[in-house]
Amino acid sequence: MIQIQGLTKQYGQVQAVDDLTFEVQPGTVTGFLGPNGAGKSTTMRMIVGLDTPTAGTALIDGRLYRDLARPLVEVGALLDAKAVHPNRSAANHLRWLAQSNGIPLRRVDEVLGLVGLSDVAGKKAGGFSLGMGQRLGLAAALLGDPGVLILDEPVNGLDPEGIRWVRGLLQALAREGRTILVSSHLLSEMALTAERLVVIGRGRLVADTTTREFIREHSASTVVVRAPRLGEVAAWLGRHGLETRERRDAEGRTVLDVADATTDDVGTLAFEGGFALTELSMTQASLEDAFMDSTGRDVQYRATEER
Ligand SMILES: Nc1ncnc2c1ncn2[C@@H]1O[C@H](COP(=O)(O)OP(=O)(O)OP(=O)(O)O)[C@@H](O)[C@H]1O
Repeated sequence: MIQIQGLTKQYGQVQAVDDLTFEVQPGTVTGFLGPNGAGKSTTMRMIVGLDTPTAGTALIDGRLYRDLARPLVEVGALLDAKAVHPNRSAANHLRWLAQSNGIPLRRVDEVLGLVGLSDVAGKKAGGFSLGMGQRLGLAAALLGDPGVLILDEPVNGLDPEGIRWVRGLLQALAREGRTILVSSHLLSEMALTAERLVVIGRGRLVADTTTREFIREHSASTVVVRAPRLGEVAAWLGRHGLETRERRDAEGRTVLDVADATTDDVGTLAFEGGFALTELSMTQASLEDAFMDSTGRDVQYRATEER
C-alpha cells in the first residue's frame, strides 16, 4: 500500500504539489490522472525519494522509501525511460541493476522476455526508440518482482498494440495482489486500464474514486429536442423544472438542449403538454472534455489559442 499524507512540494514560487492526501490499495490498478504540469511526476518522485517533500509524507507499506532494505525488490518505478546509459546494452543495463540489488541474474532474461525485448537484448539502449525505451524501463521496474509499482506515463511512445499489452500486463500484475500507481494525462486511456482514479489539478486533489463513478459524474448527457413550437416547449419544460438552452445544430436548425434529463422525462412532459416533437435524442459530452473541465481552473499549462 502507498500512503500519501499532506504531501507538499514547493519549487520557489511554484506550488508543484499542494497538501495531497490519498492511499493506493493493493489488488487494483490505480490511475494517477491530471493535465500536464499537475504535479504527477513530482508526487511520484517524492514517493521514491528522488525529491524531498516540503511537507508531508509518502509511505510504502508503512515505511519511507529510503528505509527500505532492498528497494528494487519492494518497489519498481518507471519515472524516466531515458535514464539508461546509451552505450550499455539492454541486458547489461538490467544485469547491472540486478547485481547491485542482489537479484539473481536469470531474472534479467525473464523480464526481457516479459517485455518483448529478448531479440534486442544485446543492442545498445542508446539506439532504442521511445517505445523500446519504455519497455526497457518496465523491465527494470519488474526486475525485483516488487509488490508495488509506480509508473509515470508508461504507454508514452508505444503503438496501439504496445498500449494494449501494457494495459493487460498491469491488470494481470494487480490481480496478483500488487499495488499499482500509473500516471497519465488521458482519461480515455485510464478508463480502460484503471479501476480507481486519483485525479489532481495544479498539485491539488480533485477526485479519489472509482473510475466508473468518476466517469458517471463527468459524462454529463444532454437531451436534444426539435419541435415546430420550440419556444413554447422550452417554456413548458422550464415550468416543470428543466433547464433548457436554445442553439443551432450542425445543419443550422434551432434545437433545444435540456440538461440533466432523460429522453423519457422530456418525451413524457412534451406529450402531457400536447407538443409534437420532430427530434428527441441524447448526446454525450466527450469524456476528455468533461475531465478537463473538472481540472479546468487548476490547469497550469494550456495551448495559447485556448486562453
Ligand atoms: N525541478 C523542478 N524545479 C522547478 N519546478 C519544477 C521542477 N519539477 C517540476 N516543476 C514544476 O512543478 C509543476 C508540476 O510538475 P510535474 O512534472 O510534477 O507535473 P506532471 O503532472 O507530471 O506533468 P507532466 O505530465 O507534464 O509531466 C510544474 O509547474 C513544473 O514546472
